[in-house]
Amino acid sequence: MSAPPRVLTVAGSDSGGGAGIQADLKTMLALGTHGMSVVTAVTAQNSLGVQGFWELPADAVRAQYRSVVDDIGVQAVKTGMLASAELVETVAELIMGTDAPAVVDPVGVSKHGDSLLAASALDSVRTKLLPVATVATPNLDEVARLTGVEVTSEDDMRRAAAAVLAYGPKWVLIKGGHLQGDAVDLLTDGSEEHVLRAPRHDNRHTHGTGCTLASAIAAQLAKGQDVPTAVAAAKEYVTGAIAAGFALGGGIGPVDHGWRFREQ
Ligand SMILES: Nc1ncnc2c1ncn2[C@@H]1O[C@H](COP(=O)(O)OP(=O)(O)O)[C@@H](O)[C@H]1O
Ligand SMILES: Cc1ncc(COP(=O)(O)OP(=O)(O)O)c(N)n1
Repeated sequence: MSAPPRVLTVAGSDSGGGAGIQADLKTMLALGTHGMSVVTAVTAQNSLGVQGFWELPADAVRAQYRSVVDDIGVQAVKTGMLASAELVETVAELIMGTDAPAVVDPVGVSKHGDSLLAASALDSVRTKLLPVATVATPNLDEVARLTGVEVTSEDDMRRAAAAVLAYGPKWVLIKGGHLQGDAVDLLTDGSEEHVLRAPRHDNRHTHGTGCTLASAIAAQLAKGQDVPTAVAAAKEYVTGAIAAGFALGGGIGPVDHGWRFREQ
């Protein structure tokens, strides 16, 4: 039997299983790909927030990446929590030497407001990581921190997209999950524009939305889809996962990465 497409996530571990590496691997499996991981940090995390995190040394990140890429090979890479300027720069350098599309989710703060990226790393994200991205997927808080553009409308999203593209990613997907009304995201490469619109699900169990969307895009790219097709398929997947999100613990539960299996 032939191997499924191979996708690598470079991200932090979420002990609660809703976001980070755990969300990424579940998403990659659900979309028919073989997920692999480079752990950048370990968080103690649950439905109530992030109780602590421990960053791995840059050498450990580099060694994991080389182990996977040099033997198994990858058809797409996704990045998530990178914690520090040193890890951001290490990962950017590794991606630059890899012949595969890269989805960069510039994770800054968790849904509960816990910081997952040092403020001192923002400049490295702008000047080292965004330039090697095939698709960057900032949410509205991340866009504001990276570019200073505050988004409250679809038109603001266009201005924010232009500001992110100026750092060099091929495509940017501005995620409008934090706005009111329909869940509207804007995808552009500076010449084409795609507005992705889905009904907003009134479900508080949305832990892991951003990780899930970025991993789904990477999985679809690994299958050989072009960026607009991959993003549209990923949006459909995350929308279903949000609709099926379930309560766990005493706070915000996870989106359901396995919603398509449970439909049958
Ligand atoms: N309540 C919701 N209903 C439907 N889609 C949503 C909802 N919340 C977020 N989304 C979608 O989930 C994806 C992730 O967006 P967002 O939650 O903004 O990311 P992040 O987790 O990085 O903050 C986007 O496609 C966004 O439009
Ligand atoms: C380890 C880890 N990585 C990333 C996040 C943020 O994930 P996201 O998908 O943006 O989900 P929320 O935190 O917004 O629910 C995380 N929490 N942990």
